[in-house]
Amino acid sequence: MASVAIIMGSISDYETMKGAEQVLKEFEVDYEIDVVSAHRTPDKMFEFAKGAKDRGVKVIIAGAGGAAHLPGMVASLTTLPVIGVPVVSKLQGLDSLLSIVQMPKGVPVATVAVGGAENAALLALRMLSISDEKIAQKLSKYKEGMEKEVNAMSLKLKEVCENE
Ligand SMILES: Nc1c(C(=O)O)ncn1[C@@H]1O[C@H](COP(=O)(O)O)[C@@H](O)[C@H]1O
Repeated sequence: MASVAIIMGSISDYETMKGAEQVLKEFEVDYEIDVVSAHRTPDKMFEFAKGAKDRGVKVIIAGAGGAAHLPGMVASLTTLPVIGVPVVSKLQGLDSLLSIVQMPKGVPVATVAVGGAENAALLALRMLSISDEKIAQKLSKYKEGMEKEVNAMSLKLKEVCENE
């Protein structure tokens, strides 16, 4: 059963959205992934959003570019948390970002940075970790790994500066 659904407005978004897929694979969390467009396939979007909770989906990650209405429209059709990923567009993604982040009161979409698909997956994992200790532990390890990487950078920088 997929706990996370990753959807995107077009296959052209996959280059960005595969970042979320990779994180979920790394954490061994089941996910479903599909192209769903509010504009181009409104009936499919309706069916997807209305059926997600009953299928066992707990969090939805929705990526779209340009007039990026998909995350907000999906959020309007479900009570599941929706995380929006603004995809880079002809306007560098500013249009996507504003379309996703400026939701009216009552219909929240948690919006990550332009192209921030990895963070969308990490946020979804944090949501799941509230009731899943295994994921919580993996997130702690991930955090420790990041800290080690930054400490290594710190040592490396000292070395570089000393040798200049
Ligand atoms: N923003 C939306 C929606 C939607 O919000 O329903 N459906 C497609 N799109 C976006 O159109 C862009 C160009 O799509 P094409 O590359 O297929 O022309 C994509 O970034 C997609 O997310």
